[in-house]
Amino acid sequence: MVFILHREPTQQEVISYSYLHFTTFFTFKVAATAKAMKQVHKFTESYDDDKTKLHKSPACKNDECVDCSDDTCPNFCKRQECPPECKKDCKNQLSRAKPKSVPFFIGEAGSKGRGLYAKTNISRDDRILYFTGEVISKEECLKRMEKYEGEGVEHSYLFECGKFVCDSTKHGNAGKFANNSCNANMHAVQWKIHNTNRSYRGVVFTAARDIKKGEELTIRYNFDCDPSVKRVCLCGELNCTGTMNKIAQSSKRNIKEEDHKKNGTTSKKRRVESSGASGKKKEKTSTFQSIGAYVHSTKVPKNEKKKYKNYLTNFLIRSQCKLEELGNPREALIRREDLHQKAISSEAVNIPSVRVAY
Ligand SMILES: C[S@@+](CC[C@H](N)C(=O)[O-])C[C@H]1O[C@@H](n2cnc3c(N)ncnc32)[C@H](O)[C@@H]1O
Repeated sequence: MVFILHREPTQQEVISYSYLHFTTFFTFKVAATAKAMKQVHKFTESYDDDKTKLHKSPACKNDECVDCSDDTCPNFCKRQECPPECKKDCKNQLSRAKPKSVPFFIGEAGSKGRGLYAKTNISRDDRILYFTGEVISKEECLKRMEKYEGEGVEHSYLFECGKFVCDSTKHGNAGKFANNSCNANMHAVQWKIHNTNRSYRGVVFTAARDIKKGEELTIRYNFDCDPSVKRVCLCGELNCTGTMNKIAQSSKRNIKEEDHKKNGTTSKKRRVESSGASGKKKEKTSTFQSIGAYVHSTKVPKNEKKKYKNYLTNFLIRSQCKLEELGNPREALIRREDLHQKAISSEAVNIPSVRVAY
């Protein structure tokens, strides 16, 4: 079963630009702030269609740029990582982030399986993690979907990324644990990772709003699939539509109208509420827009569940070892558990029944 994830365009105060190269699946829009408008022509570059090319970005030489974390940095502006030899304070080094500095951890998310949680407070537009996986073609993706169905892989880890699909099922990082929410606090943004080989090009998850320590980190999958196949959403948000499927614009409007009727708000009242005296919006939306994913639907046969769980645990330990460049998986596991326990036990974190994943 094929699901195509589409990101619904969010309301942007600023001008947005479409990547023509992505129109096969969706229109990928990148918002540019007024300040960055001068550089908007740079967005016309595609997300490196030649997947065999290694991507190398130049170091940021803009004197106005302080730490490469906003559009004053030409690399940030082009949604690409700076090289290691960039400025001393460069913050556009996501793929080289030290495991201890990452602002998230993996925990149990009830019936959804595992999930990602914020380890610290995170500000809007902060880049949280980069999602990696094997970059595969659409055709290969379809083959793998069948394969994974056969293997009984319960969850789907195939993320559509422009012309390609990023498959994190067997080779990926913590990004694969981001669950769906109808009130998602992250966007998935394409980001070129400097000097990586084609198998590990990334998508970056950025904060769509300010996020509090302990909150689950989620994205909106918006599966575009046969409407008769309902993918039940268990996000538990007040505005939960009950499904992870893409919702048609018309039915979305109806749902919103129903919500507002319940709350006793009229459309005029809502306009006034959402506007300041000058008619300007009170709250700024994120400067990023999300991209989408392919997902497959599978159910793990009961006798396979244990096998899959073992596989997943081993995978996590292995990848963690790789990250920390440790030779000893046991040591990595202990370290990680310790780190998570500390994050959970510290004040202000209240995640019900969270068990540390690894
Ligand atoms: C990319 S994985 C997310 C990580 C997954 N929870 C795990 O434990 O590996 C996507 C899968 O998680 C599950 N999932 C994510 N969000 C969900 C939600 N809101 N409700 C129900 N299931 C969800 C679905 O099985 C989906 O195919």
